[in-house]
Amino acid sequence: MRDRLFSIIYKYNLRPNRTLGQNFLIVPDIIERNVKRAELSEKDTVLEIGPGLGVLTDELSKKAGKVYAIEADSRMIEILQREYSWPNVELIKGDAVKVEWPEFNKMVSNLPYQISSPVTFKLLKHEFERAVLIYQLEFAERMIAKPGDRNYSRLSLMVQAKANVELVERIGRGAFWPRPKVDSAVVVLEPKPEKERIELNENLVKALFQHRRSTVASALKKSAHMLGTDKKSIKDYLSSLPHAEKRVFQLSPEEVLDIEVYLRDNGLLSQKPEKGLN
Ligand SMILES: C[S@@+](CC[C@H](N)C(=O)[O-])C[C@H]1O[C@@H](n2cnc3c(N)ncnc32)[C@H](O)[C@@H]1O
Repeated sequence: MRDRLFSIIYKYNLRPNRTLGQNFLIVPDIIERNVKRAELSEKDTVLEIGPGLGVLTDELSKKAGKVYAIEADSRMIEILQREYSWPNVELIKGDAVKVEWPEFNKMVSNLPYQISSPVTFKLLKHEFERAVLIYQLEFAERMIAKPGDRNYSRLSLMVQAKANVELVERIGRGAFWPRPKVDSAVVVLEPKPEKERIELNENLVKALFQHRRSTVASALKKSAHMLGTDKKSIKDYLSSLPHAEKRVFQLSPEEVLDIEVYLRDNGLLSQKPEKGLN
């Protein structure tokens, strides 16, 4: 696999485009483990974001019924079309953040890190069964951070409101060519059962996390304008606001929902909960 990758690189005299996050996996074991973690069978349709030179795509195509691979770099698409003749892989040229995704039930990718956040939020809008994704380590740690942790953020809250998320492997820089400046990690995401999923109002979460170290009461006063209300109206209701004295970074998704319901019941949050995340 490694030999094939480098022979393609030399053949096409390919210079990786750093702004597109082109760091190719060169360790077959990591690819093998991730394909295994996806628990693929003929019944599965896999979405891969950023197939690059096809090292992961090739393994996915052997195990899944169908693979869709979205790639932004037309050089990669051209090379993949010349070098491989996969019967069950459909290449889609475009920006994975912008193009409409086909139906899939699993996602396996070595993500371009600059689009980790929009891709993750877009994934959580879709119905899927399992995703095995490589992220920058620091991003992966934020995804799994628990309320009260140093790096618990809007991302942690929004992801954990919808999915179970586990960091299953750390990957050093030497596993990629060219060598990136950051470490990486494999994360497995599984949507929570439907009745446990929490749809949170995106505006409220943004408003709160603008002031993540403040108390809830204080954060809401400071961000009242983001909720379409004013400081004075919010102040009048603070005495019975749930979790008012907690710090924002200590809030679980359930607690944010308590706050949301209270604000809505008192006419301080007009917007309906958003279906998806951005
Ligand atoms: C980290 S590389 C992974 C390549 C390959 N899957 C591997 O593991 O070696 C990321 C790939 O995503 C592509 N890419 C970057 N931005 C993209 C975007 N917005 N939409 C789709 N693909 C993108 C890059 O061109 C690159 O091929």
